[in-house]
Amino acid sequence: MPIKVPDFLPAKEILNNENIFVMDESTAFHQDIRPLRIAILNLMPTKETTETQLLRLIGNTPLQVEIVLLHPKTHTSKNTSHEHLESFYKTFDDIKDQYYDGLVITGAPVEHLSFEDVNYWEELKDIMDWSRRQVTSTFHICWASQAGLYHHYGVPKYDLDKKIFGVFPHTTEKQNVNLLRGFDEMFFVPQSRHTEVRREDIEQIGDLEILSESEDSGVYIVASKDGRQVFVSGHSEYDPLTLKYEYDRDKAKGMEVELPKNYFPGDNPEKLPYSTWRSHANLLFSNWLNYYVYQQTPYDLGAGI
Ligand SMILES: CC(=O)SCCNC(=O)CCNC(=O)[C@H](O)C(C)(C)COP(=O)(O)OP(=O)(O)OC[C@H]1O[C@@H](n2cnc3c(N)ncnc32)[C@H](O)[C@@H]1OP(=O)(O)O
Ligand SMILES: N[C@@H](CCO)C(=O)O
Repeated sequence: MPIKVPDFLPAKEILNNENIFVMDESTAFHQDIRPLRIAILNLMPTKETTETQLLRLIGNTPLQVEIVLLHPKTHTSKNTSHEHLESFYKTFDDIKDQYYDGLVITGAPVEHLSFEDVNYWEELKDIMDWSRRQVTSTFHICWASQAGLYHHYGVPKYDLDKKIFGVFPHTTEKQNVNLLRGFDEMFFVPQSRHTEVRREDIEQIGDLEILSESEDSGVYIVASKDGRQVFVSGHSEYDPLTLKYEYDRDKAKGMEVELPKNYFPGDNPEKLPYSTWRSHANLLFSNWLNYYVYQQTPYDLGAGI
């Protein structure tokens, strides 16, 4: 939430220079308040887990938020029951005439496929095109960040020799960026991917900025300069045990899988890991909701985007 101060208070400039959000009285007076409308396009097979993880972060705000959960209608879900989808989910067709303040598109375990071989790719392209017209800001996670960078900007994804798997130190790349407000200079984020996007490809696109990266796991946060699209390669939303679940799952399948890095105490998979990224996750989502959604979105949604 911004600090509200009199219009000409000298502290205002000092705080502004420190990237502290200060709102002058005249702006505050003209702000109308209504609940934010956020859609979550859930592409994960483990939909209930992901819903919980995202709602935990999106709920950590003084703002009222109305959520609509979406699943792709062109994909028949194996791992989520029809009843669950019927009860709690809508499809793009149900909402495409509406406007939203924010959209979150989750990761998906389809990295081994080319984008065009993902069975809901055409539908996803329509949703991403719609988001440019009818959503104030869209937050893309992991595979969705690769899909969004490819669809909107032609940035390719590359296979990695070895899965990036673990909890890695990340740093910020830019000063005075609203999405990074309050971030530590170094912070931890879970990464779990077989593919990557590359700095040199993103640097070719004038509309994009790399905001955060990691020496170990590469590009982390990319955003369009107008803040309407945010692409995040890691899984800050993961629970403390999610990487353990993925590790145990792949071992049980007989796959060769390395221990997730910087995760199990003493690298001993018998010991329970603890999270080192939760405060970062909360800050990332609350900064996005506040600065990229709430402060930008028009009161009369349909009239202004
Ligand atoms: C890079 C990232 O974004 S990371 C995020 C992805 N990570 C995760 O999803 C972690 C959780 N997932 C899992 O643990 C596993 O996918 C499981 C255990 C749920 C299922 O694994 P498996 O039995 O090996 O595969 P299964 O044949 O059920 O298909 C898995 C999923 O792949 C996706 N998928 C596979 N092929 C396609 C395709 N051609 N088009 C679209 N989606 C596909 C689907 O989402 C499918 O699950 P769903 O039908 O329930 O949506
Ligand atoms: N996080 C994913 C990577 C595969 O897309 C998993 O291991 O399930």
